[in-house]
Amino acid sequence: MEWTEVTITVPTRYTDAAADIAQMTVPYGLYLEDYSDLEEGAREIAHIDLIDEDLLRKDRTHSIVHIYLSPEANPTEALSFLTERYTAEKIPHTLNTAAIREEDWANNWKQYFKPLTVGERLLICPLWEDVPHTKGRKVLRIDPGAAFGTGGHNTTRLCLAMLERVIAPGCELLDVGCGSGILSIAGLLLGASRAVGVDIDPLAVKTAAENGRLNGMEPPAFTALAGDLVTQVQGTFAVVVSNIVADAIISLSSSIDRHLAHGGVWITSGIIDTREPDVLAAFEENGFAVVDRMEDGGWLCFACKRKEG
Ligand SMILES: C[S@@+](CC[C@H](N)C(=O)[O-])C[C@H]1O[C@@H](n2cnc3c(N)ncnc32)[C@H](O)[C@@H]1O
Repeated sequence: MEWTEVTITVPTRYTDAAADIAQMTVPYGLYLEDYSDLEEGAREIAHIDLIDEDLLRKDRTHSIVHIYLSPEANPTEALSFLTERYTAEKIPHTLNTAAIREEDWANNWKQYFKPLTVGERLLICPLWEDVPHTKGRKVLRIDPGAAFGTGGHNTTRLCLAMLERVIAPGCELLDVGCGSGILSIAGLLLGASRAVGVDIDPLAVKTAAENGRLNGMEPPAFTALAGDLVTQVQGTFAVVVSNIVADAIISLSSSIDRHLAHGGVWITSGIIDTREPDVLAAFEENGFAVVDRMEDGGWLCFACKRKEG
């Protein structure tokens, strides 16, 4: 079993806060390197010449939090969680993963990704697993590769559950930050007539298109586009879903309107609970009213509509 070591380097004053957040991603211990009080310790014991020269050369201004992701954790989702939390808490940080082989890093967790029921109507089944018998659930086959979107992350499941509430037969769906394509494909399975996914990561776009094909969804029913909204997406959609991060949602709230059909619903997630006031202020400022709200494990999902009049 290969584990992934993640090292998080932060200024020493953030050590405790960074460690507390890192601990949320792993059920077991973490290891801290903090040499900030080394000098004082060195002065105390220098007379017996015990301090190692290597230790004295360590950076005293930063500490390093080490955590270990088990093979069943999708590293992309864990790193995304850490980045979002540290950014929300304004903790300057650098993340690194241990130098283990890329194919292990990306693939080992797959053996633990099992079929998963979401909401009332969907079953997410990884490509490499047999589809279990399900009563009346739509089966979504997926190979996320290194893209985000297995259904394992709270924010993806929140969006899937919200899509179940919102998708009307024949509607058109725009998926901003489509990752593996999971939300677009789910939308089509739930009755949408067309889905367009867009992502700034070209690898995610390729993965989303492949996952579309796996589920028998090719252009024009499902199109995955690389880039941003302004340059890539034309037209309006009855449902727009964007599971990104709070700052991206805040920024989208001033521009998404041009892609939302009259009476359309904008579903947003990737929002940590501490950022709720900022996101709600951006909705208010840009004329959106929240019509539905869900939360799970400190993550929020909103459904919004343009305010009339
Ligand atoms: C949290 S993942 C969501 C993946 C998938 N939609 C899901 O719900 O599981 C966010 C995705 O948004 C993409 N992304 C980040 N900023 C973006 C932006 N400004 N425009 C489009 N995509 C963006 C990332 O590359 C990533 O694939």
